[in-house]
Amino acid sequence: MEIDKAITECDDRRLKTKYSNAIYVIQRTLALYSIEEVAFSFNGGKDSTVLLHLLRAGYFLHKGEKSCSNGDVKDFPIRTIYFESPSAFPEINSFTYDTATTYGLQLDIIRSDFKSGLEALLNAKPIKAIFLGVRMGDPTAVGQEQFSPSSLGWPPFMRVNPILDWSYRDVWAFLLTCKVPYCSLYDQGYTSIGSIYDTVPNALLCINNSSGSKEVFRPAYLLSDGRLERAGRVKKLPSSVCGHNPAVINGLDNVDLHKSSLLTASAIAVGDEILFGTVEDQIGPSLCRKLHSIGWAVSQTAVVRNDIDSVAEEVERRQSTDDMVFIYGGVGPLHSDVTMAGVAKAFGVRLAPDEEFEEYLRHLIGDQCTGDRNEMALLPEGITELLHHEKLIVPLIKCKNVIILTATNALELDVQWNCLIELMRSDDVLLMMQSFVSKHLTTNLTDVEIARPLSKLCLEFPDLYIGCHRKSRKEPLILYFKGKDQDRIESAIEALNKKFCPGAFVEINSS
Ligand SMILES: Cc1cc2nc3c(=O)[nH]c(=O)nc-3n(C[C@H](O)[C@H](O)[C@H](O)COP(=O)(O)O)c2cc1C
Ligand SMILES: Nc1ncnc2c1ncn2[C@@H]1O[C@H](COP(=O)(O)OP(=O)(O)OP(=O)(O)O)[C@@H](O)[C@H]1O
Ligand SMILES: [Mg+2]
Repeated sequence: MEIDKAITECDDRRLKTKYSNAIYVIQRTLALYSIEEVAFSFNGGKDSTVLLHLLRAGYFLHKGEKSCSNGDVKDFPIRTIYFESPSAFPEINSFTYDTATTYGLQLDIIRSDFKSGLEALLNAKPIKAIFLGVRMGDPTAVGQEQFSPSSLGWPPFMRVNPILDWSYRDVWAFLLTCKVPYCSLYDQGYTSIGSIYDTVPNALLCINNSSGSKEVFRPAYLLSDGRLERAGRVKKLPSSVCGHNPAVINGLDNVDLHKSSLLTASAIAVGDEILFGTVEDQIGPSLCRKLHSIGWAVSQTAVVRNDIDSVAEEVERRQSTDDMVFIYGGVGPLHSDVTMAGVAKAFGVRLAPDEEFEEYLRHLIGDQCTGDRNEMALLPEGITELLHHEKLIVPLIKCKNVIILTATNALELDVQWNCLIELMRSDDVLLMMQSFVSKHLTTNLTDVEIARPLSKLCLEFPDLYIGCHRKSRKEPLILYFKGKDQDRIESAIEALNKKFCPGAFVEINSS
């Protein structure tokens, strides 16, 4: 069998391991289910192309036909499903059809959406397990294992993900080692392919040509940093959300972008030492100012103990309420460094070794780790994205909408924040929102005098933050009006002035 032969004969040890693990998953599946009970979800993408050849090899080995050196190229009895969409690239469609002909795939073409298409298919056929080319790092891989039952609300079947732990590099090592055909778009700089509306060639593969003629891109397998595989995926936002600073956003799964133009973040500090009062949290206040400066509202800052459950509880609560959560402290190899485990627990996933992160740590600390694994390279499985920047020795870690900062003081935070802001443009990490505008007033009136009219004003202007504070009991009150619309602030101040004698409030600088 040519695939098995190519891998057996190559000297890429890592690829061999990935291959044999994937083949093991396939063989387990073929042992558990009959051939009529399994299906393969194929869409002409690189990951499903890898899976096709693994399935061909796995099926061949399952049949025990090792004596026959090549097998029949068209011997592939696993039902193959392709959800064809009008927004698919024509190159993807033609590759899918050509591949079906070359390898004798029994292609079921489904033209409805995934869910109802699967419902109809499962009603008509005895399918119990479906092979998918999902890989860790894909947004849809979150929480999945090699065998994962379909989600609630989906028809019941087993999702089988033999290449869940494959990296971008592994995918290309396999396709090139086995010399199998893949969709031509990958040779034109596309690194991950969605629809014609959301996919462009990956700018990181662009060859600068001075002549000003059409841009030229290098092939996908030359992308050196696989974490940037999805850099060619574009998400367009409604302009109302973007204010004056439109930006793309990716990974903010639970943001209802149509809801409002306000995104909220929270900050969680992990550290008994802060709760003892022996160390002062510098990062929280600085983070609040930074978030505020890019138009985000901070809904809460919290300090929790170095305890997995305390971290997990807080992260679980905040990640479901806020658009982004920042957590810092408790990151490292010590017994008290529980942040990573807490984040994993909050999302119901386990900690698993991350080879790419391990590689960074090896550069940093050499082989000083205890045992044969670097415990610091254990990251929440299936939900972790490494945010790489050339100015960072170790990438930032993002688990769904939680960013784990390794900064231990305000200066280190400055560096990490500036990198995040730069990544914002290229890697869709944070959304730059319309900035806040604010006005501050001072008054010699007492709290009691202004309390009622001010609460009425808050009801009249629910879109503004209207607040008061004072520097000391003896000093005059300071009122602030904060929002995204200057005119609304002016109107609120005018309405306030009308409720009192002229000159009762005086505008001051915000500092
Ligand atoms: C065969 C198959 C099974 C799927 N099963 C599930 C599922 O159980 N739960 C789920 O949330 N999504 C499921 N999906 C949908 C995918 O997770 C994902 O939403 C889909 O691939 C859309 O990707 P796109 O938005 O990038 O096109 C399934 C998709 C396919 C093709
Ligand atoms: N339209 C579809 N029809 C059938 N299966 C699909 C479809 N879209 C996605 N899938 C399944 O989901 C898997 C993951 O899709 P994904 O887009 O991440 O990978 P890919 O298309 O194989 O490669 P790439 O990341 O380069 O686009 C596919 O490998 C395939 O198994
Ligand atoms: Mg794809």
